[in-house]
Amino acid sequence: MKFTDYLFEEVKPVWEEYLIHPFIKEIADGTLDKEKFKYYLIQDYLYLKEYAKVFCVGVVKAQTMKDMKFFYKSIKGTMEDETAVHIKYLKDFGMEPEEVEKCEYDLTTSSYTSYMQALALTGDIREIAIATLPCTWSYNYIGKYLLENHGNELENNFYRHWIELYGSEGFTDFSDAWIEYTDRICENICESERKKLRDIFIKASIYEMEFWHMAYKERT
Ligand SMILES: Cc1ncc(CO)c(N)n1
Repeated sequence: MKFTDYLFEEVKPVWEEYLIHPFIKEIADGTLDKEKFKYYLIQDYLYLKEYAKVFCVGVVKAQTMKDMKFFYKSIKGTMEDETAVHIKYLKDFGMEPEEVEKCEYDLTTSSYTSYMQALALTGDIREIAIATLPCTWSYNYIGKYLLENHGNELENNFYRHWIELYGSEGFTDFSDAWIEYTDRICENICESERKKLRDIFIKASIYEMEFWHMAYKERT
């Protein structure tokens, strides 16, 4: 069994909960409160800024050009391709990226990104790959699910660009490359290393759930 198949089995109950989370369900049918989406986008923009730095540490810690390129591509994908959709939506909400950067980090955003950055600084490229894998993979898991189940009713859905980004071929290729890369660098690891990486994968998956809760919660 591939290491990533084992990881998927371990987190499946959590990932299935993402699909029925009210934030995701309301994105799917287009009924999500736009203020909630705006807050989520602001926090996610801040998240992606810190997330890109995690990959930067990957470049520093990688031993080969091949591995360095892998992390480099993820920096570019995050900073240019993925944030482009955020920037477009936020502009529609009347916010420029510079203004978004000045917003306060929600406690969940800080906790999740600090966790990944600390792991990146103290760990090796395997820990970096595993800590960031649920991000890419679970968003693609959600995006593909939404396209498969709601793809033909998106015409008037305000959230279609978001759904189309994460379910797209490009994002799927990016996610698949991550999965393949993780399996390559985790070949022949010992049992205690497997356990350590499994725990990181589960914790990051739970942080993803916390991020959905943060996005949906009522604010006064
Ligand atoms: C919180 C979060 N996790 C994962 C992704 C996908 O990169 C994202 N944009 N935001």
